[in-house]
Amino acid sequence: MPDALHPLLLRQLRRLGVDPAGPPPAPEAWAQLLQRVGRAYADADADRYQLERSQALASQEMAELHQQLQASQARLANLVALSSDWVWETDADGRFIDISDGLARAGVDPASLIGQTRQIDVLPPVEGHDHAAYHATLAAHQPLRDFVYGTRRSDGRAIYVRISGDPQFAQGRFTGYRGVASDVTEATVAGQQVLQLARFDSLTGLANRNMFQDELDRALQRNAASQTGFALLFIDLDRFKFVNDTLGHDAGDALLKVMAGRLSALLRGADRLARLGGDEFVVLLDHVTDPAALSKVASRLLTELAEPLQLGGRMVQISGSVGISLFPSDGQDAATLLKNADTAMYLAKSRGKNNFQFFTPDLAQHAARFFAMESDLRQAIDADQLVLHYQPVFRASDGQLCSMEALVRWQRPGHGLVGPGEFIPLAEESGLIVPIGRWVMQAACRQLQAWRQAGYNPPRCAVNLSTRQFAAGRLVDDVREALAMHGLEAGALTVEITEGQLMADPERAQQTLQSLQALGVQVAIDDFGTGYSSLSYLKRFTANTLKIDRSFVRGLPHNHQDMAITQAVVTLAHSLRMAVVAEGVETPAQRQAVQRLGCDMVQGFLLARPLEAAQMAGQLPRWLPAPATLAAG
Ligand SMILES: Nc1nc2c(ncn2[C@@H]2O[C@H](COP(=O)(O)O[C@H]3[C@@H](O)[C@H](n4cnc5c(=O)[nH]c(N)nc54)O[C@@H]3COP(=O)(O)O)[C@@H](O)[C@H]2O)c(=O)[nH]1
Repeated sequence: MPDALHPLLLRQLRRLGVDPAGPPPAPEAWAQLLQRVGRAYADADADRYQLERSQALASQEMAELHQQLQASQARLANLVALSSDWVWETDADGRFIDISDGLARAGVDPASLIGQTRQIDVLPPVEGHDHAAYHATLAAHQPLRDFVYGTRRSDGRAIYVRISGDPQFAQGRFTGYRGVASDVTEATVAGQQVLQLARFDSLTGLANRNMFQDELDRALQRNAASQTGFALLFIDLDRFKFVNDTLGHDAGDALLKVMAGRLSALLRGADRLARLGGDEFVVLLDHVTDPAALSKVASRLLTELAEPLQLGGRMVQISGSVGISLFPSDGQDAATLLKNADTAMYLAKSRGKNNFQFFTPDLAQHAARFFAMESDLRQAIDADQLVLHYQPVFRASDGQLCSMEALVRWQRPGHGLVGPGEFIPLAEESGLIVPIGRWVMQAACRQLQAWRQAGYNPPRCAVNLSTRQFAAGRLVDDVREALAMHGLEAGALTVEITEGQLMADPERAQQTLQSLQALGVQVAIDDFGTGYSSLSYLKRFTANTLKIDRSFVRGLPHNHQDMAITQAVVTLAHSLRMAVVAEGVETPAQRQAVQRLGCDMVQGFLLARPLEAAQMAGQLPRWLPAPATLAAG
């Protein structure tokens, strides 16, 4: 019987001293027992109430959580639907089985890709995103993170996509990938443009200096390891600065593009071509060190560059100068190889341009001399080191002095008197010819006036011009200023320009010469017959005088061709109302020949060499009638 009772009731009965198997308790014990049983019921009620209450609360919380979960799922679905990103899922074979609508916002219909595999090889790999590594990750069922690739939309437009995904498994079996993707076309294209700018020349599209430097470093490593060699060809366009100055920067840019195209077209796939800046290009020819082969390549490059081209409606002809250095003989590192190719290129320039030169060790000394000369020449005007010599020009018929040509020389400290042939090409290349030409003009006008004041009246003085002076744009003002400053009329001055220089930019030359002629200045075309000018240009230039180049005069009177050419030039010049000077007359036979052929004036060593101003002053009484006094300015 006690076993059937609840343990709590048994405990209370024991506390009250009641034996459950014995007789009924005393009335007080019975009353106490009832009280305790009543409290136990009340406690049980309270516990049940608490339990029910907490159950109610728990289920309410559960309902709320469920609601929140639903709302959150709805928000996520809504965000995925709104997002430009999309989620995707593939099967074990990489075929899309689900793609969210976000892809449609990137311009691709998600439905069109279902059942298809991802096409990542349509466009070249994006920098830093290796396609082989992508395929390896998938094959190993590894997580995929931020892989970017390019492909094409159905309309052909490129799209770049960034994807991340995780492999999916069911009961340990690989079932495919699930992941997210976004359209990163704008950022990728912008990034590629930045890379392009960092490595390629924006004007020509060729590799730039940075990229070439990398190529060169790689070539050095490769060739050092394989004990083979390579060549660097440093190419500089001749007179590029002149084109820029005369025809403007747009024409200069157009010229660089054409030249870049010509060079690219000539080279093979393995050759590396870059634009280092300005008009400087460089070619790396891997595994080529044979001088004969290199000479062939350099000649072909020069021939291509020298092809005439149309610039701003004008025909222009530009040549190039090429310097060649070889690895390993001319340098073991990139800087030395480039410097030596550059030095060789300068030698090519100083040897008359439009040619190529190989680097040799004594070239470094030559280059040092060249740079020292340029640096000294910059000081020459201020240091008063330039002097003019004057060569008379005589009337052929009676030997009367009718003009004199001012020829510049440089009294270079430590080097004696340097002739113009040595420094005028350098002055033209560096642009120093502009201040030098201005100085020559001033000095010639000053001297002419000084002779006049001394009582002599040499008819006129001629100065040589370079077209670089045309380009500087101040030439006509400079001439006007020099004449005014020394009180000379414009007819006292003749400007001489070589036929070759005229042909470099005929239009600009024509304008400038016409402006000078409008002032009253005389114009002479120098070295005529050597510059391949067409007869129509000759008509347009309307020069006052043609000076027949001494290379034709040299052959007179025995060389029939020279006789014929001289005769033809005289006839042509006279029919265009131009006077003719025969240059470089050295023998009496030549003098007689040019006179017979109708040349109006003669100039040459036979009659007089170029003279210092003081020597000229000493001769003027002989060459000009009735002098008063003599003075050399
Ligand atoms: N832009 C400028 N060019 C100039 C200037 N001064 C001179 N020059 C050009 O330099 C070239 C060489 O000049 P130079 O050494 O003075 O030679 C001149 C004469 O000495 C030479 N000549 C004259 N007669 C004879 C001769 O009978 N035989 C012979 N072998 N040489 C002779 O010819 C030069 C003058 O030639 P040219 O100018 O063609 O009339 C020369 O091209 C000068 O033009 C300058 O200030 N600016």
